[in-house]
Amino acid sequence: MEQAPRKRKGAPPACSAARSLQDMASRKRACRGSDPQRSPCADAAAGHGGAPAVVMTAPAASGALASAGFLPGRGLKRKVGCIDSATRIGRRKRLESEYDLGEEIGHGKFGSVRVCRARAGAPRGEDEFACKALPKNAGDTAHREVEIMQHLSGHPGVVTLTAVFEDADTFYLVMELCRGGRLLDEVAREGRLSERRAASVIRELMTVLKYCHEMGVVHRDIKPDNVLLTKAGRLKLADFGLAVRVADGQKLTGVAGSPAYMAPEVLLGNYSQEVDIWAAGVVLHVLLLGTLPFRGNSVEAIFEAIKTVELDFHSEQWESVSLLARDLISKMLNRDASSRLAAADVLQHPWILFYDECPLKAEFSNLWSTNKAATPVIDRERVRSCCESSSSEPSCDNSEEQDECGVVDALTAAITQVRISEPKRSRLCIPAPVLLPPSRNALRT
Ligand SMILES: Nc1ncnc2c1ncn2[C@@H]1O[C@H](COP(=O)(O)OP(=O)(O)OP(=O)(O)O)[C@@H](O)[C@H]1O
Repeated sequence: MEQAPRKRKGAPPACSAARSLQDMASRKRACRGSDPQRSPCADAAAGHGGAPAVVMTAPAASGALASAGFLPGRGLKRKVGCIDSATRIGRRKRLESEYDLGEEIGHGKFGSVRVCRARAGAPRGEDEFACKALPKNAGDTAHREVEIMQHLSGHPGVVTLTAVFEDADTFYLVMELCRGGRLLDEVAREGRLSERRAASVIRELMTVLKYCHEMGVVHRDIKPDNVLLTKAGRLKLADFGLAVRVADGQKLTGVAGSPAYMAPEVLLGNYSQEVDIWAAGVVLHVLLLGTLPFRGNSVEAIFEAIKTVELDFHSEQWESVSLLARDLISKMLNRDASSRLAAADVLQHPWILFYDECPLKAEFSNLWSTNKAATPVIDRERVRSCCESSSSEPSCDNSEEQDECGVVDALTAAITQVRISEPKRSRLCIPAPVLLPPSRNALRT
């Protein structure tokens, strides 16, 4: 369970599951004129599944956005943590008058997701959207999800929330439609992804997680099911139903997430944003090997594996995976949360830089993929001529200082930094679907 609620003098009452949009709108008005960084809804975000709330704060949105390189624009004014006018709210009747609800495109623990098409003449009626129905009796999930999606809106890696409607039993979240499906579907289709594709996915995931963490949000349910893709293949983080806002240094205590992706410290009930990096490390393992690193035929067995299994990076299954990728996974799946890489560190890891830096990475990639464990032979003249011919690439400016677009640096750093520890104990677990006891409603499968 989360920490016990702390009472704030003069604070609005905590959000309740039965709260309507009108209640939330009046709370939003109450927010205006008060400290814009405080959020009554954020109080509810600390708990889940009806758990007691904790007072939560978040860093100044505009500052974090500015530091993330976003210009002030649409949606910034609503970063006060309450439903704001930029996200339209209304009754279900209005939903039906503005949108045609179409086919179901997804189904989650709490409800279904359908395509909805704006009717002619409706505001923003030029496009299709996804409409997620969330029952009001699902605890504070809907309020938390709406509040956090608004708090994060404006980042290209976060699904944009357009409108929220309600009837007596259900909230309807109208959001940006991700036509490329889920990352999970891509993995199911491909089996394993190429290192290039996996690096691109992890880079985009880390960019959005870095933003979430700067905004004081821990997602807590990072997994391939919750990573959606646009038609163009860009990544969008979705499903903020378990996300919470934390202040600097604040620890969470409630066990929440999907068992196979949970960090060991979640099981100990003392954790923060580092859990998202662990989960992303599990995702990277799945992308490169097509299997989960910590498996078992029951939730307890999975938890035991998370606490004890040492990955054997020298075993046969890793042979086709580069040393750099193994190095990154080992640092993301570090059981010591305080030494685990942060999102910004992952973005600077040589494996990510290698696939990100400049067009000639393709040359090295081909060369390297023939023998992943070998030190790449670098033809410096070839690198230079490649850089000179790619004038459209801003990171290749031909200067001596920028020598070889940083790729040689990245590789050199990579080669010297790789430290794969000797194989330790490993345990074989049988992968099996996991059924959770109904009482553990904060867990996801
Ligand atoms: N914006 C969207 N665009 C396209 N498809 C979506 C969108 N949002 C959700 N989906 C689809 O609906 C499914 C369920 O959505 P979501 O994960 O948000 O619901 P949930 O009830 O919170 O699910 P879970 O039980 O996985 O936590 C997703 O896996 C995805 O396939």
